[in-house]
Amino acid sequence: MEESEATTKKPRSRQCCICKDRRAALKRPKNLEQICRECFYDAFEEEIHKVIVQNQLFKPGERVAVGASGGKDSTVLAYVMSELNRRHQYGLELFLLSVDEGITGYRDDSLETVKRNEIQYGLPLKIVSYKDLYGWSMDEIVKAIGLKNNCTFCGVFRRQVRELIYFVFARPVVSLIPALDRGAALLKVDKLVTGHNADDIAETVLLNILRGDIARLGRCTSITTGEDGTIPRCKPFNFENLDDIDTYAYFKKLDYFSTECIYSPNAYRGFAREFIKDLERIRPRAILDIIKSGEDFRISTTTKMPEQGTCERCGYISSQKWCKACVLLEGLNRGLPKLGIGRTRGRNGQQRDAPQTNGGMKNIGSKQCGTLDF
Ligand SMILES: Nc1ncnc2c1ncn2[C@@H]1O[C@H](COP(=O)(O)OP(=O)(O)OP(=O)(O)O)[C@@H](O)[C@H]1O
Repeated sequence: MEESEATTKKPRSRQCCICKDRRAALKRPKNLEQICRECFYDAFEEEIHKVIVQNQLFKPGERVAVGASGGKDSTVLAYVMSELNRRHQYGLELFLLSVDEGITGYRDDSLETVKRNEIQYGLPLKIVSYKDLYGWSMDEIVKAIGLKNNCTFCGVFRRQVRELIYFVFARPVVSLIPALDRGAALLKVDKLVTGHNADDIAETVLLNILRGDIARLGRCTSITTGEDGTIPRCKPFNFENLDDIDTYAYFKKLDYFSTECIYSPNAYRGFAREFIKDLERIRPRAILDIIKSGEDFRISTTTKMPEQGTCERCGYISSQKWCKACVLLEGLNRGLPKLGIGRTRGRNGQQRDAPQTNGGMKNIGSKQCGTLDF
């Protein structure tokens, strides 16, 4: 072979395997395809469009809030959702919704990013704060309870905030209880989308197995959850790897905030994350395979699941007399911040009898840093 031929052949092996024309700019972790930027944008956006269409996530005319933390995933989500909405004429009215947990040096900075995103993407932004809703910011809660268990408060309160999305675009939220009392009649937002990605979901499958939490294992892989009377939440990035989202944000030069929460060392989830990343290095499909395993688990019909009712105090769904948020709030307001902290689920997700507290409240199972529970 002539030398000049050999040198011209070498770069050809790094050609994009899709367009066979441009130079490959990355290797996708999930299939090891070497592709160029343009084909990557197309492939990534098309995969999300497919998830939206195949799972019928939205209907024309719906009002959809993007849970915007200012982090990479939700920033990419807001950007891609507005692009796809325009390109494929979904007919959605999109909003950004941010929850200000009141964490100085973390959320205040990330909210500044979301405020810029509001202008960059032309999406109206609504910020709701724990302080306004519950009377407590996370800074104050950490002062009262310390660093241990603070994620339980944050996860539970954030989940409850989800229900308020019904109302936040209608009027300022003054308190939790009247807001919930007004019920679905005032529904203003039809769906909430979050930036949970395939890595998050694989981690959660693994954590639910490790904790023996069958109830959550059964629902953590669903692309849409919460149709049981609560606002439906959708996860269009269910099958998108974190690395692809990172690359997309980087190539598109999106404006996001990338600091970890200062109160959330999140050690247990962190180990699961590392473990999954190690597996992915050996077997690129590992993350998608774990999700598939989670989807395919069948729960025996003889397994007793928690019965779903409503909280006597605020009306939020609860398998106990009072929902977790009301128990935690009561503890905070009575100067007993540890009330409601602790795990009381038995094996197979069955409820064990928990110690009675004043007002007939019972402990219910807690969950650290429930990113899937937003
Ligand atoms: N404070 C918040 N306000 C609004 N949405 C939030 C907030 N925190 C989390 N979410 C939503 O839940 C998803 C997963 O939460 P997670 O804790 O993994 O977010 P993050 O790592 O802070 O940011 P991101 O996922 O955007 O990179 C986010 O992608 C976002 O859609």
